[in-house]
Amino acid sequence: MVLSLRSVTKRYQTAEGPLTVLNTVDLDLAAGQSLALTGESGSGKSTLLHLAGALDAPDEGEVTVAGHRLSGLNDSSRAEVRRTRVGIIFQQYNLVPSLTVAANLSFHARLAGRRDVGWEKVLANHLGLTALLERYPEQLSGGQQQRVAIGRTLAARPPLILADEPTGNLDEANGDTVMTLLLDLVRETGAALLMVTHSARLAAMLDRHVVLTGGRIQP
Ligand SMILES: Nc1ncnc2c1ncn2[C@@H]1O[C@H](COP(=O)(O)OP(=O)(O)OP(=O)(O)O)[C@@H](O)[C@H]1O
Repeated sequence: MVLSLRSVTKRYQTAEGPLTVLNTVDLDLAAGQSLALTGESGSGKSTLLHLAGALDAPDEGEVTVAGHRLSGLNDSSRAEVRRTRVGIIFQQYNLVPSLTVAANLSFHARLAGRRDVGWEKVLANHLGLTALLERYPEQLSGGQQQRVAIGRTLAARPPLILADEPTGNLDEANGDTVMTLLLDLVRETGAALLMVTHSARLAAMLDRHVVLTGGRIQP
């Protein structure tokens, strides 16, 4: 399994007292599989994604990413897992504004110590970015920026890709194009994809679909 959650419980302290957002959640995601996670606003989708991406830790239970049990790692080892094993695609693209498209594309692969210029060219070509490589993010449309963000994530070949509403800022046609490109590339690399979405239509494009409700996963 590329990602396993075992009896994961996550609580937040709020003014009204402790709030249990995830309640003994179990989840498995294998290499080459894509999984859509939906649920009402506030159901804990982003919380679960943050735990899977080693950005936060559960109160109870165990998260394992690419064979690494996160609770057994110190902060720097956990950061290492995050840098080399996980790619995260956000709704807001999060490109580095001072870097060209080409430099943005290689940014994460460089950090992960896994630069592959040939693969970056393949990605740029596949994502329709070849003519845009010397531009800066502010000179791109939203759809183009998200294609750069997808390329930047895949350039490092992470075994686990997490996506939080990756097409949430795009119109439907652009969003579908970006989603198709993402799914093609995920299949090509054999990565596992966990994607949060509000759209049942987009969720249906993935291999599996689960719903988070009342702190638990429903098939
Ligand atoms: N740092 C925090 N402190 C206290 N409560 C929090 C914190 N982060 C999130 N919450 C609460 O936990 C619950 C789950 O939040 P989360 O962002 O995971 O939901 P979500 O399903 O991603 O929502 P949305 O679809 O609106 O993005 C919400 O009730 C939220 O208010």
